[in-house]
Parts: sequence; C-alpha cells; structure tokens
Amino acid sequence: MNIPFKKLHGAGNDFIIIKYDSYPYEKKFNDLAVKSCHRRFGIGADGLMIVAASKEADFKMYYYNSDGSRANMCGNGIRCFAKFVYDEGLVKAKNFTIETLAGIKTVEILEKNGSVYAVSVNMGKMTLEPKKIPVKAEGAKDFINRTIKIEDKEFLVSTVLMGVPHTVIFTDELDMNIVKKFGPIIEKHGFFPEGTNVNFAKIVDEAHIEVRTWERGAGYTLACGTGVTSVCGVAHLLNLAGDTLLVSTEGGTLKITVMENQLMIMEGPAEDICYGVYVFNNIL
Ligand SMILES: N[C@H](CCC[C@H](N)C(=O)O)C(=O)O
Repeated sequence: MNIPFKKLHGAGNDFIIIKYDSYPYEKKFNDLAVKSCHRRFGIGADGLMIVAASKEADFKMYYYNSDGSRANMCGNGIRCFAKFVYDEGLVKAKNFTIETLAGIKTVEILEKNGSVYAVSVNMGKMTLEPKKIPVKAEGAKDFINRTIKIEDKEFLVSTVLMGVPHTVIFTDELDMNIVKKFGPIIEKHGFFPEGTNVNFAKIVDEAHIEVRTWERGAGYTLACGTGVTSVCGVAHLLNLAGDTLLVSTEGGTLKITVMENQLMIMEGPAEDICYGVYVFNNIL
C-alpha cells in the first residue's frame, strides 16, 4: 500500500505524519508505526501521527510511539502536526484546536517571512494525583520527591501527568550513561503500571534548564515536549526555577511559560525534513 507522508521534527524529536484518508485502517496504525518508524527497514522516526477529522475540534491527532504503543499526547509532535495541517492548507486560521486522548489542545502558528518556524501550544496543567498518572502510591496525594532505589543508586523522583506520565529527576550533572542505563529501568518500574517517560534535568539558573529524556515506547530521544513541560512544572512547584524558562535539549531549545493559573504554554520549533510515498508492506 502506497501512503503519502511528510516527516517533520520538533527539536530533533522526529515524526512521520499521514492523513487518515490515505490509510483508513485504525486497527493497523500500531503496525504501521512499528514498520514506518524503523530506522533501517522503514522511513525512521520516534513516532507516527495520523491527521483525522474531529467532531469536537478542528482536527483529531492519533499518536503512536515507534514501538507501536499509542500515547495520549505528544508535545513536539503536536507542533509538527499543527505545521503540517497549516502548510497543507487544511486550516487557514493561525489559532486552532486539536483533539487528543489527553483532551483538546489549542495551538498557535508562528510565522516569519511567510513560513511557519514555530508553534505555541497550551499544554494545560500538570496532574499530581497518583491515581490519574497512574502511579502506585496508596493514599498519597502526589508522587513528588519520592525515592526509587535501583541497584546501589537512589533516585529522588517526581512523577506527574502531562498528558502522559513523566518522571522528573533533578541532577547536578547530566550523564548520558546514567540516562541510558537507568532510563529504561525506571520506564518500566513497578511504581508505574502504564510505564513512564523519564526526564533527567539540570537546573542551570532560574530561567534555564537542561533536559535529557528516555521516552516510554521510543527510548532516548533528542527532545520531549511533554517531558520538558513536566520538568518546568515540577521545578516551578519546588521553587527551583522561575515561570519563564528556556529548556535546552540535545535537539534544540523549547520555551515554557508557567502562567498564574498553572497552565503551561510551550513554544518551540517545527521543521519539515522530507515528504514522499511510504510503501507499506503490511503482509509480513
Ligand atoms: N515525544 C513526545 C512524548 C511522547 C510520549 C510517549 N513517549 C509516551 O508517553 O508514551 C513529546 O514530545 O511530548
């Protein structure tokens, strides 16, 4: 089956985007994600998004990780999704809404010299209640500053829901060996019945944070929008940083603003990489 696609990235977190009508087989989306996201046998990406019609918003976004698992929300992804639908002429307004499994998100296209260079997204508020994340923490009102012991190391973690579960670990030094060794262990730790994304964060000063993320269902990625937003929300909650933050990831910089009412606005890049036709051999 030949499927037209575009590939975009948001701060190095890369995605394949297709239109629902070009492959209207929802039950096969996870299989399509695994095969198209494969870095050798497919196009290669961290995730797949499908642009569909919505009864409640301007569009509906399906998001799948490269391992085929579906996730409720994707921060870098929704910026790329917004650029895709705007550039494809599917929407004329610069402000519009996108239905996700984490609720309806409002996005704003940011244009310079007639081309979209970034998108601003209202990411909503963090959820702290363990049941809603979910985290196993009988009777606790949140999962902030908890200790996880793995081998001989103790991690002070804070887990929140930012559309998807995010565990935040503040550290003085970002050590990629630690990220890649302990990220996958924490991702699947028994505390997290549905798994978790894992963000290692270094506070540079009250306006700058560095983040490296091990993603649930995708592994180490160059950036994670919901992860960066979660880090900023927890840093603000713990008075470790201010309310306007520049967050540098390996793939680029995102700007997060924590509003008075705890809503968080993420602004960041969305860039085209390529477009073409994917030959989906779904017989195998
Ligand atoms: N890269 C995405 C996160 C995807 C979430 C997914 N890894 C999951 O929670 O299963 C972002 O920019 O927010």
